[in-house]
Amino acid sequence: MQQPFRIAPSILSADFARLGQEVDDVLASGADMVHFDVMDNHYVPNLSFGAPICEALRRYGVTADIDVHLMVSPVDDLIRAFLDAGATHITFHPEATLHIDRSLQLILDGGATAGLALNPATPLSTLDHVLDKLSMLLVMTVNPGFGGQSFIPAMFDKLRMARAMIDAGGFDIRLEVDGGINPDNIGEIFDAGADTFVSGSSIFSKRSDQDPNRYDSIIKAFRQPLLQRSR
Ligand SMILES: O=C(CO)[C@H](O)[C@H](O)COP(=O)(O)O
Ligand SMILES: [Fe+2]
Repeated sequence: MQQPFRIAPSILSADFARLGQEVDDVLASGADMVHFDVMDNHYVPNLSFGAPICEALRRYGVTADIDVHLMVSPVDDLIRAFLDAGATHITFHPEATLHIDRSLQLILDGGATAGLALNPATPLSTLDHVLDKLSMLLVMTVNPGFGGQSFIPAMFDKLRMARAMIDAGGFDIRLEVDGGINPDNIGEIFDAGADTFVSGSSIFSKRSDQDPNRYDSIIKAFRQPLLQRSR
């Protein structure tokens, strides 16, 4: 059975100088998987990290799902690189490839699960004809490129529409939200239909160097509103 909700910390906001320990700590504190934001200073105006860091986390011993969010154009070469690097799931933006179906198939043929990410102004109709290939639909709740932005309220309606579309078609697709998610808004976002929650700055800014389980209280704060609702 699918988990009713999953929390995916974005390592974009982690301390890169001790990334392996950061990932260990956030998973030990109850996070469900690792969200991996790849930015190329072309599709988005920022630069982050690539497949060698994913491969290094696997070599370090991370066994949790690695949820790769590609904000790059073109996508196919990096899809291949992340398949080789041990990605569990790969999501890309439909504007970033000329051949959406072919890029999705490349992911599936490589043994990972596939997702599409829709920017705030990209319509749900972009997904027509490829829904059967998706395990995840990522609704961007900020414009991509940076952590620490505010959730765009117009995305509530989009999430309700996305949930209705997934349920009406009987698809086994998780509905992920990314950008500006925090313990104060996560309950309402769940109510709108999301089941997978990415958060970077609101989690990693809460580290405490004194506490050995330093993300326990913030992960608990994210989970609490969801536990109340999914009982
Ligand atoms: O894809 C992203 C940005 O393009 C990040 O995953 C997202 O912004 C998470 O960061 P925060 O929780 O700080 O908003
Ligand atoms: Fe992301």
